[in-house]
Amino acid sequence: MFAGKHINTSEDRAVLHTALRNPGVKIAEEGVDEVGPVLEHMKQFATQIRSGEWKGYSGKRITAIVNIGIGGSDLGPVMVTEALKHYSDRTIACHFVSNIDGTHLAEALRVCDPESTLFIIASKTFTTQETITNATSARDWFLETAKDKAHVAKHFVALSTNTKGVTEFGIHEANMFQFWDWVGGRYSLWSAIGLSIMISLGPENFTELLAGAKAMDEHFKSAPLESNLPVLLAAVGLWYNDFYGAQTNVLLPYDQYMWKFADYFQQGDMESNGKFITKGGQRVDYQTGPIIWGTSGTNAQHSFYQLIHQGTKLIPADFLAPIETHNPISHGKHHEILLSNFFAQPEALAFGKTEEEVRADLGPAASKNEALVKAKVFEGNRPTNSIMFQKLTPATLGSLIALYEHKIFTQGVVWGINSFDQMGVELGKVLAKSILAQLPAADKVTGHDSSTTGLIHHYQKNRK
Ligand SMILES: O=P(O)(O)OC[C@H]1O[C@@](O)(CO)[C@@H](O)[C@@H]1O
Repeated sequence: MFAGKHINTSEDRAVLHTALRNPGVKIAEEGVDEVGPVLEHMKQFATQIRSGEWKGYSGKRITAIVNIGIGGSDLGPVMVTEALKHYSDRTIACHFVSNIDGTHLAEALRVCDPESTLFIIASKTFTTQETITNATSARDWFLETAKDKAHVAKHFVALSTNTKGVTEFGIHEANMFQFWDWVGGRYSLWSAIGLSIMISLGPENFTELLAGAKAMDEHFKSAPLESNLPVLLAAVGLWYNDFYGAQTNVLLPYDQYMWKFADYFQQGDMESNGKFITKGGQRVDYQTGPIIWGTSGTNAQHSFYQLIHQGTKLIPADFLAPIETHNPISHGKHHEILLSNFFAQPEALAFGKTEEEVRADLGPAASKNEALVKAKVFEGNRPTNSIMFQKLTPATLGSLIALYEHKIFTQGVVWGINSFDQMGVELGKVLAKSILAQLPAADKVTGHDSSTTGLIHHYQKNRK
């Protein structure tokens, strides 16, 4: 992977998100020598926006950015700007619009001023229906006030590999920040896709984020297997997924800033390893990618921990926590309570509570209610990983993200699958496009099963 071999075999592409955090690396792949210059262009632009040097068409400084993108063109910027909010000087409001549901764009535009808003159109292919539709509607909204199309140049920039698509949309090439086909969408926050991160947090913090990921890259390349963190995480995950039948893996960051971490790796892991065909074209006869889910602790404890502790499913859990908080309010009392739970939950999951211990707790009442005794037993033996880090800094977050990226890669190699294409997202898109064309009239609805046809007819009969 690091050397630029085309390990994404189905698309005949290299997989070089590692090169994005190693500008200057010499690899014979088109675009790798552009990583540094694009980073510089991003830094220059972000500095112009943050300093107020870049003005809108009426002379106002930019006070809000709207990143329009979906999947890997959205989830990384959202997760990182949330996780590193402590490092933002809050002078620029950041909005992220991804869903084609008009509500998403409408709610963002409701709080934006066209004279002081920058739209960042983030799309690797610049063909994604949601993003192009949202971008077009945003431009129409902007021109209702700005009137003159010449003003678009001051309020719209593009992040993409598709220069033709960008210029056809009406964004000048000078306002485009390029990346390349060897950057997977779900691995792209380190690239131009990270522009909103850089504007929100500043170039220095973005550089630190890259440095943290690079440190994990070096570790992954050089550490012996038995002390190689991504390999250990991958091996433990394989053990429970393939030998103990665990279907999911829950990510539980005990840090509220990381509340979008699991969301991010839903795409990162499940779009990479949710596959049933090997690189050689054989159907696997073993489990591959797990279902990834989770949210921040301690909230998770008041939501789904009942099932994790006493359900019938085996759910390996990753607990993550900082030793130091950015917000030691009430003399650090909150953080100590948070960490006491971070320590206690894995202990409870591992060792549970025996029937004898329950009887001892209940005393004489136990003999009167056998069902209650049984209901209070915790079988334990439920596996967890606990990952502690000093503080949630840009470098640490970069390392954590790279840790999981390389875990995903390692598991994909063991399963013999291609972790870097995403054929599975195509069929739904094609069917949706054909249905879209049939929505205007009931007699146009053809070629579907009875359920789909019935649903569409119900909509057509009842829409206003
Ligand atoms: O960045 P873009 O090309 O608009 O793709 C957006 C997302 O769509 C996909 O589902 C691929 O179609 C994800 O892999 C990707 O991150």
